This record gives sequence, C-alpha cells and structure tokens, in this order.
Amino acid sequence: MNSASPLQVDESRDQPVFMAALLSRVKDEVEEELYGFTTDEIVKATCLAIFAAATDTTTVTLTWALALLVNNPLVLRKAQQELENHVGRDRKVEQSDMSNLVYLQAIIKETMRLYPAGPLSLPHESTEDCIVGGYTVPKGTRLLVNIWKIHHDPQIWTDPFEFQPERFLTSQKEIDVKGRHFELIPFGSGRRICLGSSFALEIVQFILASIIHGFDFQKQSTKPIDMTESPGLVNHRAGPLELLVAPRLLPHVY
Ligand code: HEM
Repeated sequence: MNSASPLQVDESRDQPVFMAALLSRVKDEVEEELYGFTTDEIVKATCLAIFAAATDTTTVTLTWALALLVNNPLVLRKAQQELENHVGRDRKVEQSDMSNLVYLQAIIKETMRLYPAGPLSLPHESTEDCIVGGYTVPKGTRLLVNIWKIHHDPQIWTDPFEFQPERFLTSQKEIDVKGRHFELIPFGSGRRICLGSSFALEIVQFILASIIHGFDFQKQSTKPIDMTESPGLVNHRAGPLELLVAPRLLPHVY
C-alpha cells in the first residue's frame, strides 16, 4: 500500500476521495494514537468494516421490499402510479426525483420496520459502571438491542405484522428512521448509530424506484411468497427470492 500517494480530488464534487482522505488522515496520526495498530491495519480494517456493514444490509432491505411488494400488488401498483406521475415512462428515474416519491419512502420505512437489516443491532459494551433507566449496568456488560421486537410491539404499532406503508403518511407520519424516534430504529440510535444511514436511504430508495419503474414483477405461483427470516446478525431471507420479471418501459429507455 502506498501511503505516500497524493490526496486525490474527485473533480466533479471538489472533495477528496475516500481512500486518499483515509490514507492521509491515518498517516498524520502519531503512533500511540493508533492503539498499537499499524497504519495499514487501520486502513484495511476501516475499509472491511464499511464493506461488511454496507453490502448485506442494503441488499437484504431491497430484497425484503421487493418480496413485500410482490405479495401486496395493490401497494406495488400505487408505487408505480406515483412513479408514473412524477417520472413518466419516457425516461429513467433520477436522483432528483427522490424527494417527490413520498409513497416509496413510506414503503422503505415500512420494510425496515418489518424486516430490520440488523435485527439485534450490533453488540455494545459498557466501559464504565452506569445506571440506565433505573437499572445498574456494571462495566463490561454486553448489550444487544432487540430492534426487531421494538418494531413489532403491538403497543406502538397497530397490526404490527401487516405491511401498511400508509401508516407513515397518516398516523405515524412524524416518525423517521434517523434515531430520533425510538420506536423505529433500523439504523440504531445515539453515538454509534449507523454511519451510512443517509447513504443507505438514498441508494435503497433510488434502486427500488429504478427497478419497480423499469420492470413488472410477478410470483412464480399463486401462493404468496414465503417470508421466513433466517436468524443471524443480518436479517436474510430463509430462501431465495425467485420472481418473473418483465420490462414496462419503451425499449429506448433501457
Ligand atoms: C439499509 C441499510 C443499513 C442498515 C439497516 C444499517 C443498520 C445498522 C445498524 C443497526 C448498525 C448498528 C448501530 C448500533 O451499534 O447501534 C449499523 C452500524 C454501522 N453501519 Fe450500517 N446499516 C445500513 C447500511 C450501511 C451502509 C451503506 C454503510 C456504509 C456505507 C454502513 C456503515 C455502518 C458502520 C461503519 C457501522 C458501525 C458504526 C459504529 O459502530 O460506530 N451501514 N448499521
């Protein structure tokens, strides 16, 4: 690894590119601030953490969203109608369309409520003795937050197991996923909240909009798609999602 490479700039954005910024930042740290690790180890571990945290979480969220939409064709039609109104059929979806797609945003929130990508968040450990909500938590206690359970709590959510994106346009309109409303925390909350949450929301919304705008999806049989989850750090589907796909735009748009 060439830690002496110049700080490259992405000219389209006039900002340093991530890898160059990381190399330059870590190189400037004095050794004792790297907790005994080398510069290369810090850079490699940071990249691995970001890849690991970013890839499965976004793909499972998209897969669950698609499965929910195919099992709920009226919701899918409504989302496609919204795309029809704001984008039409003569061009592809663009990033600038995203703010108009409020129903799609509600679909994504409802998907993350029902199938949070990290159902038990990540383990946290207390570094000091402390008292939280009246409970004494000794130093070194490991804590897992059961996000899945909170998202299905019948005291908070009516019909907690139903896919109802409309709730986020009506009764629960004010609730967002940014860690401020503790009833919906797919990205966690507080100082260790997911650092990719804004990026994740942008790409999940953009990809889902693009695929349901560009294609029609159907089940392979008349039975609903099996929505069994598999236990693990990331909330994968138990089985693959197999769908029939057909284009819905004019050929020149693809
Ligand atoms: C739908 C997509 C995603 C979901 C649902 C999600 C969810 C989460 C959750 C629940 C945590 C643990 C928060 C906590 O410890 O309290 C987390 C941590 C993290 N996420 Fe995400 N994530 C997503 C996408 C991404 C992306 C795209 C990136 C990077 C570009 C990313 C980077 C990270 C990192 C680095 C951490 C560790 C933060 C820390 O410990 O300080 N995530 N994420």
